[in-house]
Amino acid sequence: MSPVVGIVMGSDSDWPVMEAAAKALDEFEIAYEVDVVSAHRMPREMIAYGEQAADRGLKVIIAGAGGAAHLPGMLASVTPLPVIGVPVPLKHLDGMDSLLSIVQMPAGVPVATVSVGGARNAGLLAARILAAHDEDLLGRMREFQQDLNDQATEKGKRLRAKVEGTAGFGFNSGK
Ligand SMILES: Nc1c(C(=O)O)ncn1[C@@H]1O[C@H](COP(=O)(O)O)[C@@H](O)[C@H]1O
Repeated sequence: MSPVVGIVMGSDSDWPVMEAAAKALDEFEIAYEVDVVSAHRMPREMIAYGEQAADRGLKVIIAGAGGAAHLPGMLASVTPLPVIGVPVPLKHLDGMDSLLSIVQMPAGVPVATVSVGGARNAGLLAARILAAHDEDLLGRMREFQQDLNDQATEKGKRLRAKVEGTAGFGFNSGK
């Protein structure tokens, strides 16, 4: 299967965070590619990646970077594809620098920014974007959401069982 999602990051040091996006796509059997593409360190290659992504068959780009994270926004400036930005937390500033670099895009150049370190949600958001035009994937996303619902309900049951005597006020109580 040729990749439909491009997962790129400013450095291989981002992989421990970005791997969660790949795992989420694996769960939905969505084909992806991974690469290091840095706006700062390899600007020409970064522009080429963004310019060619749609013609190569990619549908969504997930871009993660730490610190002064210009990669997601720069990619969004040269591709018509949706770009999801993942702020990668580094040693200093806890990812706030990266978050603010990615989230405050000027009007006209959107980047869908997830939480600091939120690569799993980036993968799931990519899956939802693809599911909008794929009935089978849409069905699997609904099942995934039902699983989440069931797990949360279970957690409530377990908590109520543990905290005896306070089980009466939760909206799940009585189930
Ligand atoms: N923010 C960017 C960009 C960019 O935005 O183009 N390129 C690399 N980086 C970030 O630099 C951090 C340190 O990289 P190294 O670990 O290679 O020194 C990484 O988090 C990377 O995403």
